[in-house]
Parts: sequence; C-alpha cells; structure tokens
Amino acid sequence: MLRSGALRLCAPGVLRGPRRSAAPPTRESRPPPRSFASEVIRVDLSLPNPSWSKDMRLLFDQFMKKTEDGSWKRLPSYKYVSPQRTEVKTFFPDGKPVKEDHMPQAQLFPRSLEEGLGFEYAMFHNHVENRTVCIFQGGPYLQGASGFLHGGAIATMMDSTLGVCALTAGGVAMTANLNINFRRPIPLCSVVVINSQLDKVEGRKLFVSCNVQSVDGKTLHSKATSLFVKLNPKEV
Ligand SMILES: CCCCCCCCCC(=O)SCCNC(=O)CCNC(=O)[C@H](O)C(C)(C)COP(=O)(O)OP(=O)(O)OC[C@H]1O[C@@H](n2cnc3c(N)ncnc32)[C@H](O)[C@@H]1OP(=O)(O)O
Repeated sequence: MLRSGALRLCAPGVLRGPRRSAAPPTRESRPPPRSFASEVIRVDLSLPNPSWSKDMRLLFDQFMKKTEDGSWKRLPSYKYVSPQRTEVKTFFPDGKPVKEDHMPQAQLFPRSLEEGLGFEYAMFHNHVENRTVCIFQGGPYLQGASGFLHGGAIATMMDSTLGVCALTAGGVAMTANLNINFRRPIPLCSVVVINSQLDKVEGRKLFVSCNVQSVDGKTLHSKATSLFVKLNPKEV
C-alpha cells in the first residue's frame, strides 16, 4: 500500500483536491506486489499515478504532445523484464542467468519499490535522432546524503536510460562501462530530465552519453558517458 507520508512529500496537492483531468491515460493504482495474474504483469508503470508531482505531470504532458506527430514515442514499462512471462533467452553459455520462471519474485530493479517511494519515471524515444529522454522523480526511499538522492539511484536511472537508448538502436546489449560525474545533488522528490543519445557505433560497441538536468534546465546535476556492448551474436 502507498504510504500517505510519501505521497504528501512528493505530490503535495494530491491529498487536498481532485486530480487534474488530463488527456493522457493514467495509472490509478498499482496492483498488489508479487501477484502474477496476467493483467498484473501487463500494467504499464510509466503512466501517471497520484504520487507524481505537478512538475512530473507537466513534463509528461509536454512529451505526450511530442508523440502526436510520430517523432517521439512513449516507451511502456513493466515490472517484469518479460511481461509475457515467456522464457528469456540465455546469452551466456558460461554464466547462466536464473530463469524468471524459476524465480517468480524477479522483477526490474527500478520498478521494484512501491508507488511514489522509489523510482517514478517515464521514457520517450526519438528514433530519428537516436535519443531517449527519461523524466524521473526519485522518492524518499532513494535517499543518500540527507534530503538528496543516493548516487546509486541516480546511476540506476542513468544506466537504464542509456540502456534503453542503446538497446533501441542496437538490440540486446549490456553496460560494459559507465562514467558518471555528479555535479549537483538532486533533492528527494524533485523531478529531473535525463537526456541520452547514441554518439557512435563501432561494430558491437555502442557509445552513449547523457546528462541529468533540472526541469528548468538551469542546473546540470550529472553527466555520463557509457559503452554498451552488443551480446556476441554467436551466443544469441
Ligand atoms: C528501465 C529499463 C531498463 C532496460 C535497460 C537496462 C539497462 C541496464 C543494463 C545493465 O545494467 S547490464 C548489467 C551490468 N553489466 C554487466 O553485467 C556486463 C558484464 N560484462 C559482460 O558481460 C561482458 O564484459 C560484455 C558482454 C559487456 C562484453 O563481453 P564480450 O565477451 O561480449 O565482448 P568482448 O570482451 O569481446 O569485447 C567486445 C569489444 O568491447 C570492448 N570492451 C568490452 N568491455 C569493455 C570495457 N569495459 N571498456 C572498454 N571496452 C570494452 C572490447 O575491448 C572489444 O573491443 P574491440 O571489438 O574493439 O576489440
């Protein structure tokens, strides 16, 4: 269940008045955790929910407008890596992953915390420009230094955004290298924009970079460069 303290902290207006009626679809509430009914598995968690702050909603609406001419696409996001719960291919002959079927608790790390308490985000991708943008509101369970987001939480969302950018352009790939400069701390429950782009492709190597900025674009919180390597086609 959502804790009202977290809700108040991240979305102060939510408990006082009715929700805005906005055009994009909304996610009213999340299903109970660890339930594997098919409808639960397919809940798209990148849609607005009551824990989203006004900034988060405004940004989401702005990006939804950009999807209208087809240049940008909103990327749905699920708790499970394989929402159909089909068998995941094994890419590594020497280091076999645990199959999700054998570990039903397995779920995508950034989607593993309760609504409003952890990672709230939505991603949009531009196929022509090979760019992925993530709007991200980090909740109170992601605290590092007092009142600010943990560096690991920031790195998680940067890696995820860079990963989506690389995967969308190149197919199945993993992070081989991630270099982050943390320039300014991110207050808990604030909203930031992660802008990522594919810079270069060399064979199986996908070079991507990103920055993390405040909503008004005035504060550069973090920057990163990263290398993703497409998994060896012989092993796929
Ligand atoms: C919210 C939605 C989220 C969806 C996206 C999720 C994104 C999250 C992604 C992750 O977090 S993945 C988890 C963290 N990453 C790993 O656990 C990867 C561990 N490393 C590996 O499995 C292998 O090292 C890897 C698959 C990356 C590469 O191994 P390979 O055997 O396929 O490649 P190889 O070692 O032959 O290297 C291929 C090329 O990459 C280069 N390379 C590999 N690792 C490098 C490295 N670390 N730094 C620089 N170059 C590197 C290597 O030199 C070579 O260059 P050349 O082709 O020019 O010779």
